[in-house]
Amino acid sequence: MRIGIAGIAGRVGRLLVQEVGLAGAELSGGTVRPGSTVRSPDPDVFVFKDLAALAAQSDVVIDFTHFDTVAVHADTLSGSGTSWILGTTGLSPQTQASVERAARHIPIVQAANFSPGVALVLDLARRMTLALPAEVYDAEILEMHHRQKVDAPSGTALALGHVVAGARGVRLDDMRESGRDGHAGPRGPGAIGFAALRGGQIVGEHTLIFTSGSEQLALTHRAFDRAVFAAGAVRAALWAEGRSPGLYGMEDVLGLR
Ligand SMILES: NC(=O)C1=CN([C@@H]2O[C@H](COP(=O)(O)OP(=O)(O)OC[C@H]3O[C@@H](n4cnc5c(N)ncnc54)[C@H](OP(=O)(O)O)[C@@H]3O)[C@@H](O)[C@H]2O)C=CC1
Ligand SMILES: O=C(O)C1=N[C@H](C(=O)O)C[C@H](O)C1
Repeated sequence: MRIGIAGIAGRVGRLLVQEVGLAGAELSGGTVRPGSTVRSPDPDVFVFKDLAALAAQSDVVIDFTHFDTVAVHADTLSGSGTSWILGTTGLSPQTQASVERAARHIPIVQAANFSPGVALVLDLARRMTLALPAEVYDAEILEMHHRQKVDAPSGTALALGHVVAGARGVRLDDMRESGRDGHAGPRGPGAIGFAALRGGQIVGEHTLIFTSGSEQLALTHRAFDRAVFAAGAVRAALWAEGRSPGLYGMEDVLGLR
């Protein structure tokens, strides 16, 4: 299997080069941001002029880039028929719709977090929510990341929010309370709250907290090394080979669904 890496010079992209090698797959090359003077992290790995050129030489493209690139990548990869492993977060609803349209033509594995531990946390979050009634337990989600992160709340925090909302039978958009500041008023009944902290080189931490008048439960995941995301994405790439077009998640790759 030939794997291409969009964003090969990025924090996750560089680690993907190693993980593709460890998996024994063929690395077809990568892309960097158009106009960037940054070179490939490995002199033996070719940087193509654009995603279409990379896709033509790849069976699957793993993509950890920037939310502004995703709609164009959706068109390019659905046009070339190349499978897509999409880790980029911070997508607008319109951009997410472009991913869903592309999934009619190609297999896509999309996950806000490719760590196997987070896939399990999402499953546990659903079970916790079902056991803890919204009228009694307030749900809050806390995430902490490195100072360079450009989207908030993180994709994983939003995924946790969607799980809580889904298990409660409500829409996250109707219940979301983010970035309380100033005269914010009391929390709304059934609200799902978000807090995003940034600093230093924190790889990624997420905690879902349920608090009642008399007790508190918390479910935490901490990533210590970005290699966990890169290894999960390569695992998803190998899994995607030969799949029918569709939008899949890490729960499919791990057999949790
Ligand atoms: N799903 C998951 O498990 C994880 C998801 N992420 C997400 O992945 C994304 C990348 O994260 P991270 O690696 O930390 O970020 P980085 O900024 O380190 O890497 C992104 C790379 O993509 C490059 N880039 C930007 N636009 C393009 C383009 N059009 N074509 C090719 N390359 C491009 C950037 O170049 P330049 O610097 O020149 O702009 C940069 O080198 C983020 O959205 C992040 O939230 C991160 C970790 C885990
Ligand atoms: O930008 C990051 O670094 C990360 N982004 C993902 C997210 O937004 O959830 C996953 C991980 O937490 C690291």
